[in-house]
Amino acid sequence: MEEDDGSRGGGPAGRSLDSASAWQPREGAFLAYGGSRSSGKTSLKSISLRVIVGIPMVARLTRDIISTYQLCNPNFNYSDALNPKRFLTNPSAGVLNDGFDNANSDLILHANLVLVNSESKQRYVVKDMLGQGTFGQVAKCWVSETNSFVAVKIIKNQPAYYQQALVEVAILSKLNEFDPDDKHHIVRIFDYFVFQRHLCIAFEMLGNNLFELIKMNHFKGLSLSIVQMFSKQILDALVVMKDADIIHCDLKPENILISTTVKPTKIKVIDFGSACLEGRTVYSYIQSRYYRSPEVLLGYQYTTAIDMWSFGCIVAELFLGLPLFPGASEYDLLKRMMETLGAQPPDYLLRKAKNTSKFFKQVGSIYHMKDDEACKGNMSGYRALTEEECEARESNKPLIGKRYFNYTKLEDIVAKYPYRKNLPEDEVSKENLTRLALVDFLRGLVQFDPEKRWSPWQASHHPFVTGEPFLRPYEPPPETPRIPVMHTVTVDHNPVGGHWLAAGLSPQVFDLNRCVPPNGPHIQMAPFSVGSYGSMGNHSSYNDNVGLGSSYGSYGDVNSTYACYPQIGPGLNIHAQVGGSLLGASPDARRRHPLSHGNSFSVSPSAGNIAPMSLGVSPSQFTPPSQMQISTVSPGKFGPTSPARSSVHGSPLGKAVANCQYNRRRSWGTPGTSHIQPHENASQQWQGHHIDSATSSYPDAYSREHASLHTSHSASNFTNWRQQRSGGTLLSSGPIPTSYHNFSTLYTVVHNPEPLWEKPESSSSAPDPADWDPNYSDDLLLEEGDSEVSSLSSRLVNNARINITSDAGIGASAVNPLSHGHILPHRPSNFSLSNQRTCGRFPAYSLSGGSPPNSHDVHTGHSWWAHFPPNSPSRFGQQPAHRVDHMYSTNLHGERGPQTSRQSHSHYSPKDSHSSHTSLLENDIPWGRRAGHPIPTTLPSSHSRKVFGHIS
Ligand SMILES: Nc1ncnc2c1ncn2[C@@H]1O[C@H](COP(=O)(O)OP(=O)(O)OP(=O)(O)O)[C@@H](O)[C@H]1O
Repeated sequence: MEEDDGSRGGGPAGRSLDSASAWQPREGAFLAYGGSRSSGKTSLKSISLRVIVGIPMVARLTRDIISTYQLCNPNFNYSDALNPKRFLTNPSAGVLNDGFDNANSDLILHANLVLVNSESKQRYVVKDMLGQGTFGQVAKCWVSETNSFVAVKIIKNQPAYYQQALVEVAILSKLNEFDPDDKHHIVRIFDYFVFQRHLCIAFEMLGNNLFELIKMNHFKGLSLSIVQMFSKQILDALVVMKDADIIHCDLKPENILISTTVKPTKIKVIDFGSACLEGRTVYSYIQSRYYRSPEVLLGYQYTTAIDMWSFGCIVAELFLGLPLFPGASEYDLLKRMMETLGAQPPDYLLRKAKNTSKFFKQVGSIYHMKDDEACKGNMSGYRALTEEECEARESNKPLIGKRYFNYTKLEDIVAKYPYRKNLPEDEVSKENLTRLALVDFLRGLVQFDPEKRWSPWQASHHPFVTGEPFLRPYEPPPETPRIPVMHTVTVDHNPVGGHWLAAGLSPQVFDLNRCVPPNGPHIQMAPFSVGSYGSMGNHSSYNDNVGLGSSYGSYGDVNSTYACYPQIGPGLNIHAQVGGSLLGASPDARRRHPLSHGNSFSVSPSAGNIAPMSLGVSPSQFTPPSQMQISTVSPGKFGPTSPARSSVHGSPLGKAVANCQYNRRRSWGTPGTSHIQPHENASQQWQGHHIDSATSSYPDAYSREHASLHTSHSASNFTNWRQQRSGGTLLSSGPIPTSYHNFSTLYTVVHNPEPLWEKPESSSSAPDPADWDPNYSDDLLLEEGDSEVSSLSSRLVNNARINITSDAGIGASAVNPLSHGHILPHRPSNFSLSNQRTCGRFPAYSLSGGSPPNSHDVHTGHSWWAHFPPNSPSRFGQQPAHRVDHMYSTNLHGERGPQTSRQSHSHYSPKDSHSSHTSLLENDIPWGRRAGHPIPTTLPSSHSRKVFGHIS
């Protein structure tokens, strides 16, 4: 290196600025970065700086460690098989199915286990556990062909679950058909197959659910714009479901997942494991309790309207951060509904419902009553039982949950919900108007009378959803008849089959294991064949000519053209029918006829073919008792997500098993007291069981499951409730106050809100003030409009970055060759009509075997499930389960995704929430609300969800 003699102006003294700037490194020595030696001069413009990120030492030392070892010792031979297994399933002792299954009939999963679709040869490499539910486990799996993850649900090796899971496959396939472009917020199904005698269903990979989102927001409501956005998307899914005549039956925040791979943020409805066809309802015990509709609670025939009720509850919960009707028992649930809505179920419904006498007393003439009046309780022939009457009737004190809102009426609850801190004046009046719209919206959804409850399409035109100014109470446009469906869900000639037969579903679901490929930049599903359902022989329904006993199908008629496809699934035939004459019939139109009171199914399109709604609890509510040994062997298993799931009707076995239920919702998050699922009927059975103290996912004041083993009737809580409730011990004593559903009253309420959120209950379980006090503020939190992206947001974004990027298909070699067809609902939506289909023919399905198929016999047509009647004992019980959040995890290349931070924050502390980050969804809408409410910067740990108690 030559020394600088100062002659070029580089000397320390006497240099002019000009000469300094003219300095150039000499050839052969230094060269400005990006400079060109040939030119001799480097223009600043030509310099493009590059940041070189060093590879961490640990990565450098370990990345090629095998080759490094081999360099050191050429005889070194690495074998995967020698690695210790990282088990994901708990318990991991193989005691069933030749050691492949644990005592709960769950396939024992470990990291890097490869699930193989034996037909398509598609491989799914298990990487992590996403969650566990009633039906089995959901694993995060890697698909190397597409360089992407999928979620694979591995169903328990039990016939009842297998059957019901096939229903889920069938229903979801149908819905995906209805939504070929993946625009309607319903999870995509990619594949299904049997592996080691377990039915496996591959879904698109999604992220956190809405409950988790609310929890991350410390159970504070989300901003109205987010509530609006999510409402719109859920409604979109509900419109499709209604058009497909599908009732989800378990709509709740946990079953709505955020898709992290797309922008703007999208949510998707999952878990069609309890779904059924309208008019083919089978189970009377459905829906998670907080979201359970009055007609289901009362044992009345139900329709897609029950999902609208649940939807209303979800919308309210998104706004409030807490469930609208957190009933600790069905009695409590009904009581809350009636108080909040200021009404009661209409008399026509009470007259016919199976369970009316459990909750109501006849006090006058129940006929010739104008139902409008009766609904308001003014002239009803029924009066709700008092708590004492209920206790006398049931020989059990009904469980009564705590109050979380200091107001009773819906209008008050919404109007007086605390405002976001520092909300400018003009924003307050804007928000007031939106709240008015919200109340009006909710009123149309949580409407006692299912006939008057708005349909998804009607609701989707409400100003709250459309964003139009809300000027007056919304009058929904009448539903228009739809152009008929052209295919249906139907069933092969197997009258002794499981409940799907009664549900109008075919075990012969179509060829999903054709591995329909994702076809978008993110995973999207190619349209499925229209031929997913159909019938063989005279089994079509919506056909007045078909008798009750012989009809399992729908939308068909005697003139239907039958088209059958080759059998290709796991023992599943596919039958499709193209209904010639059915094109002239609109099931929807028929469905929309006013239901005759008390006999609503009489107007069903398949009048006469409706299976009675009598089978009790769906498999999703119960766990087969056999081999399950739930109570003690499975500390790692947890109770169901929803309170409803532990509420076991109709089966002593179910009740017994219910003792082992834990609330998954309470199983992760902030420390608290463990709560076992309450049970409406079996609450006493909780007594005497031990439960560990563990974590709770709700603030104490919002005990989603109030009835823990040892705290369900804690003196403080009980007294507290007694102090708070209005009207003494009557569920509804005396005439029910007139509904608030009056625009001017509502307007007054909304525009004269009390200053702040009322003081929380003074119980030992009072929440952290940060949870409730709108003025509680960490200034760094939840400032809407802040430019910083929240931890959640950045995770969403990060996740999007590291996640599925390929648009190649999964198992593209096995693309479903069948053509598509969709119904054309008469809607201003994006439906398209196509009636093309190609079809093959199935061989008839044989009845043989008595156990679930294995991967070898699955295509040979052993319909072993036919031996399990709908009420198979295997349904009486419920598998305790838990869910694990694995939204953020490492990717396959060892890059640490957001999971790193999640893990590192596994011990969730409220302090974590004192972050300076703003919470934004990907589309830059702040998802949090009310600045005073701290948001955890981390996702709650999956660990804290897991360990929360056991029964000794
Ligand atoms: N597509 C998906 N992407 C990511 N996670 C998923 C997906 N599907 C399911 N999960 C996770 O697995 C859990 C269980 O899934 P799912 O609700 O379908 O099972 P289930 O057995 O029907 O549950 P439940 O007991 O509520 O009926 C979900 O809560 C969710 O955490």
